[in-house]
Amino acid sequence: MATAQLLSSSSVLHHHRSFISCTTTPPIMTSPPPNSPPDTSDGGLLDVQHDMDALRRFDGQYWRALFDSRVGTTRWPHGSGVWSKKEWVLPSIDDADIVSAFEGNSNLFWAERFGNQFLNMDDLWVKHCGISHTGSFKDLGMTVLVSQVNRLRKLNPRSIVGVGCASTGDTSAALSAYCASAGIPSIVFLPANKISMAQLVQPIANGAFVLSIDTDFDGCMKLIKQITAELPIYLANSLNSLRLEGQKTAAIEILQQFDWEVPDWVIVPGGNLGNIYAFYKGFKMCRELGLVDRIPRLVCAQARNANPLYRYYASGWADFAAMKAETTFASAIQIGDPVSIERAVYALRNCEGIVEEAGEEELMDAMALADSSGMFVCPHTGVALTALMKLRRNGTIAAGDRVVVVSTAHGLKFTQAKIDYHSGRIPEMACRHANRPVSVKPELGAVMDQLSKLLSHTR
Ligand SMILES: Cc1ncc(COP(=O)(O)O)c(C=O)c1O
Ligand SMILES: N[C@@H](CCOP(=O)(O)O)C(=O)O
Repeated sequence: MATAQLLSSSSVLHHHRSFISCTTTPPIMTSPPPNSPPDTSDGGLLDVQHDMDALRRFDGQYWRALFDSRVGTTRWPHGSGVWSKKEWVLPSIDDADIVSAFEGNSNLFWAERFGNQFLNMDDLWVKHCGISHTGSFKDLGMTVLVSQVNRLRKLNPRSIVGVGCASTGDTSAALSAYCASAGIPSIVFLPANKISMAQLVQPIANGAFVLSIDTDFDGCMKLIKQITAELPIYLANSLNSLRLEGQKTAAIEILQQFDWEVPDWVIVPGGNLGNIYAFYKGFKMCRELGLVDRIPRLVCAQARNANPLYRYYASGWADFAAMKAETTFASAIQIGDPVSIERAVYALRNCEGIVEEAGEEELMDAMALADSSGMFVCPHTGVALTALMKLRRNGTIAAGDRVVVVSTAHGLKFTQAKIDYHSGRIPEMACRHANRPVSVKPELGAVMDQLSKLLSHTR
């Protein structure tokens, strides 16, 4: 019997009620040891708990072989990088209810030139989660959430009239695309003039009901929470733990892409802070189920203009204070009151994690350097690359370490930031790596002059 058939006929999958359940995440802890078990009594966010005993009936070798057997398939739904791990994500759902764009399976890029040239490293990798259906890692979680909504609406069409989110641009793009594909209404709350044009046009094109609100992301988040408490609109932000079940598969995929060898470090840009927890959860499941024997150290990287987690970390986890996030080129992480703060702290404390920050000039320079080595990354990836550069400089990350930088969105969503940088018109920024286009008359002589100048410099 094929492994997939064996699994789907096993009690592991059939008794889904005992397979996964929800508990709350641990509260912010100021003094207990980092390995304390989650406290479920604080009324915090729900978290999906898998029936690990049921999953343990199969050993690590079994799971590795099963997941590996699905790479590259077009078979529904296992062609998706998320649903190829279905047993660990949402085992109970019927394949027919799944809404998927075959997300995941994203490129783990060997950043050879960037690593060698700027960091004296030769084992640096960039996980391009932004090379995806809607251009960001949000697709990984949204396929799970929208599939579950699809299923619930089939059971009772009036239970959920639509799905809503607050967004800095990527969650809304993913939500509206997956909803449109399933014929489910979507409603998005966007902070007016704070997201890129490319991001704004995504939900518009996908037919979402778009509210542009004169506030910041945290203001939109507050409003959507109130609205979804009043109306039968399902909340799609990452405080909904289904999202994180999908997002955690990026961690599993990284291990798989390294033939189940564990990298030393994984660096993730953080805003609302669901993703850093999702990565931790994915790595931890792989260790607990015997696919690997350790987990990497995680680094969460924040923009200095929106750095509540960094400040908390710098205080030795003594004082958390939400803040008003200031404008940053890394606009998708302009978040001052992250909903998953407790989950993030829990994750970081349990993997010897680190939090770093990046100033505006640093993150833009890092983005430009990455692009100059052949990538085309978003400013959030610039934040993560800055964290890497700082940790290399201070010796925390060694030259020989294997490091994965998570690139969270496609650079094409943030072309205006790149245009501003390369035209050198950002106030108080040197734009050191700007590559300005040269205007020239349509005449052979004029073109020759320019090329002679260029060639004399390169000789
Ligand atoms: C491009 C991009 N990078 C990073 C993040 C941060 O992820 P999280 O909110 O899960 O911390 C977000 C969204 O917040 C994002 O859209
Ligand atoms: N960057 C996010 C912010 C919301 O994050 P979420 O993961 O909680 O939905 C966005 O693109 O909206």
